[in-house]
Amino acid sequence: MQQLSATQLKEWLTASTPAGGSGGSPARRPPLLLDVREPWEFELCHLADSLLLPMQSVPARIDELERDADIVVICHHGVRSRQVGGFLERQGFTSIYNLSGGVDAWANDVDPAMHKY
Ligand SMILES: O=S(=O)([O-])[S-]
Repeated sequence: MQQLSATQLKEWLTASTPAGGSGGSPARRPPLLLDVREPWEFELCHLADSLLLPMQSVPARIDELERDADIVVICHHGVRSRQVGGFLERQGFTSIYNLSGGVDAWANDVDPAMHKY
């Protein structure tokens, strides 16, 4: 599992195109932003276009995820996301990233307007 800082993720999202950079562009596809916090936490704040799949529900809903997609796992501070990322890798997922510091780091380093808790 690779660790990704909030600023690295911001750069990735800014540089990427949904089509993955057609026309010879080197831009990568945007990753799937997988938020594994609880619904009440997600309501307080989340990254745009992220998918909420609370940690406990991941095993039952794993088939909703593509095994070869770039997936950035997100939580509050980066602990739960690391656990879920390890689980996904053991299930055969090939491109898992952990957002280091979670949404808290995102609020500190990228989006000061984001609600903190
Ligand atoms: O969200 S957390 O597990 O890092 S506190």
